[in-house]
Amino acid sequence: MSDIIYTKVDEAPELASASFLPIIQKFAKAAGVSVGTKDISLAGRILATFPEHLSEEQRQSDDLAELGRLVKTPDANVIKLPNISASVPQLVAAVKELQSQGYALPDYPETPTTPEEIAVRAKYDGIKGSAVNPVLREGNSDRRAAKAVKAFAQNNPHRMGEWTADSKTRVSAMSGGDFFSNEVSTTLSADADVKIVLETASGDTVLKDGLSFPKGTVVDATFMSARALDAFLADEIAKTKSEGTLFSLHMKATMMKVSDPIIFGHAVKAFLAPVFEKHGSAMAELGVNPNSGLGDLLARVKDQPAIMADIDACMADRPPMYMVDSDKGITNLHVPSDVIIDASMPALIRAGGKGWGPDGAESDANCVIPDNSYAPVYDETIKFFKANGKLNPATAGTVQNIGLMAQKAEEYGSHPTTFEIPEAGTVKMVLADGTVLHSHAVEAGDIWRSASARQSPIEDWVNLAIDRQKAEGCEAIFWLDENRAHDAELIAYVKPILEARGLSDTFKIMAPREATRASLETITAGRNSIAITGNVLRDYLTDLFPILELATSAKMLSIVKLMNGGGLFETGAGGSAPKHVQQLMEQNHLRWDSLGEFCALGESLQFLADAKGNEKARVLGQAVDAATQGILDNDRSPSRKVGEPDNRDSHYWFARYWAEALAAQDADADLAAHFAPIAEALRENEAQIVAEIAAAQGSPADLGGYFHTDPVKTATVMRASATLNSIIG
Ligand SMILES: NC(=O)C1=CN([C@@H]2O[C@H](COP(=O)(O)OP(=O)(O)OC[C@H]3O[C@@H](n4cnc5c(N)ncnc54)[C@H](OP(=O)(O)O)[C@@H]3O)[C@@H](O)[C@H]2O)C=CC1
Ligand SMILES: O=C(O)CCC(=O)C(=O)O
Ligand SMILES: [Mg+2]
Repeated sequence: MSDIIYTKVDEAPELASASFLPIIQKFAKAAGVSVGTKDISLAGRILATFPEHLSEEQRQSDDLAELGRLVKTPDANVIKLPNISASVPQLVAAVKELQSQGYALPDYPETPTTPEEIAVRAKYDGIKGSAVNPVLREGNSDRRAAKAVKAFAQNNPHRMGEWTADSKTRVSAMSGGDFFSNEVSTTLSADADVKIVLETASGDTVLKDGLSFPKGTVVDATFMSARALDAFLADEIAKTKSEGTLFSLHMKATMMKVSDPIIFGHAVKAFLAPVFEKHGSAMAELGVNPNSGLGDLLARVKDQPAIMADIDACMADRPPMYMVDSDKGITNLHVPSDVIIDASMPALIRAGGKGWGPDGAESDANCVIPDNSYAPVYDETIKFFKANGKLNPATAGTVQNIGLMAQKAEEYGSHPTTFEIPEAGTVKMVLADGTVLHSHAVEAGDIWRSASARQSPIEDWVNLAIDRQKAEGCEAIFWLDENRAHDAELIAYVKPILEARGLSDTFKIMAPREATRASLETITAGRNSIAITGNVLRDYLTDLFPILELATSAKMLSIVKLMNGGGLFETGAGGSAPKHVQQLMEQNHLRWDSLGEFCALGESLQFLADAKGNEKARVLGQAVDAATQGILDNDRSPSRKVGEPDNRDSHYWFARYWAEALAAQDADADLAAHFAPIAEALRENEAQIVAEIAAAQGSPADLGGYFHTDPVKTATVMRASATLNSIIG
């Protein structure tokens, strides 16, 4: 096993790796540190799932399973880049691409009927959505801006859109019938085996059997009423039109891979309600599944003039939609994974509450977030900026996050226990001795789910928060609502631990809306705060605050202290930036910023030094921190525009600053001697290297694929400087 595992992923971060990883491996090797790779890309995971359909040479090992085992050991030292959490349209596209490359994979069965199709579908469903992060995140989350990164943002404030008091932008959420209002929760007083049963007039169905939870687990159950959701959506579509704003829907269809595509599908149906009323059965025959989005729907009905005419008429009567790409006519409702709430809401807020309309112009928007559990965070943020004007990144303090995440905590672990209810009845969670833990009366179409959080991750999370507060000495708030069932159970854990440690006055406990306001007031005054949150708010806040404070969440330090002693170092808090790939393919310019990778590499080497007493790793790691500082001080991050320095240039500069720092240090004379000529060569050849990279830009780039790129073609594009390559080797 290598000392450090660097993950192979998808899209922009994987392109960046084609340039950056050879540099890391070359430098690490000189210090005797090995850096291996494991493939967790969407294409790699598909290939690993269907060995029986592939030739011997085409088969691929199940690297995700292997990493899943590794992260439960103290030896884990993994640098994890963002990977695709695939929606159905993405999964189908990846399968098609692999088939076209000669991999005889089965098609994704949209409506499986035979036992074979059902089995294939179950395998694909295991790959779908957020299938990687929950497996690797065997620890809680510590995300923050490194001090140097925050200082850089304050000294080089990014542009922020203006917020005015008369902005019509607002958040709309359900006032009842949603997951928030139907939630019940309890903490188990003993180990328990649990099953989930749907009792109906026509008999009982076991929805899930064989669940087992240790004593102390907080077990929630809740549901969203389909009827209430539909009424809410119809109402908000009408209100959006009368308010003259853009209709926008913000979901997390990737991590909430069962519930949120269904809610998204309700929105597609609500938006095209007259069309579904008139042509519903014809469209079903054409294979239309609203959960896959408007893009898939349009592709299936494009040759049906009567349906197309009614769609056009309906759209003309609807409010304009918030667009993903107005030039190409891609709407908010085209693909369930195009608009992902953690990134989409902050981008809109950073822009002063504006989204892009179908006319390509910016407009105010109605931000529809059906469930009211976390919508108040965005609602309060928007109200705060309307009242106080935009945040000033030059003077704003920072909000760090400690997030409860380990062992599939809370909603993000709920896919296996989420069900679209087929028939009206009662859903019960029943213990082995017959005790009914939770019970809900439901109607057909309701979305019922159970989520859970285990005792040891909860206690680990509270302790992590205590350590972090001690290190920072700043305000620290548990974002928990005593009036919400689940949160009340967590508070029952938090309070006694704080009391026992004599820290009750150091920490506050506030509901999300109040915590949002308090945190915004704190950072506006230039002070810092630690948000100690559950798993969903961990995700939302670690995009929201960085995007406001630093312009992007790509630069975040993102550490997962694994509960069994290993380290998982995530790179930034954002995703795989599909738009960046598009730009590279069209213009051969990659605007991806690898600062997240730089920060994670420094932490990973530091961890190797501490955990294994590897002093050469410490020297390498300290030099990484110096190189990262060099990138910031000298403004070497990629530009957004073709013709200007891009990701590849930033890697050249990183290598140069890294080599210079290694040559200059005196803790390890061998390393200094080794890197002195490398630093010299990188310095001497600067003009040549920069010119070679610049010469590559401007025309389309061929990667030989999208989900499964050709490594040789990708290396040709991403390692554009022959001079740099000869120095790196
Ligand atoms: N940890 C993980 O594994 C995560 C994976 N994902 C996955 O990523 C994909 C895209 O998700 P999406 O919600 O669009 O989020 P992204 O974070 O990929 O994209 C949002 C925007 O953020 C900016 N951005 C993000 N990272 C960088 C970077 N390193 N350098 C420069 N800019 C950056 C880009 O803005 P601009 O285009 O303006 O330059 C980008 O378009 C999905 O498949 C999703 O499932 C999402 C989040 C986390
Ligand atoms: O796993 C995913 O799909 C996304 C993860 C994410 O957005 C995050 O952890 O911030
Ligand atoms: Mg996120």
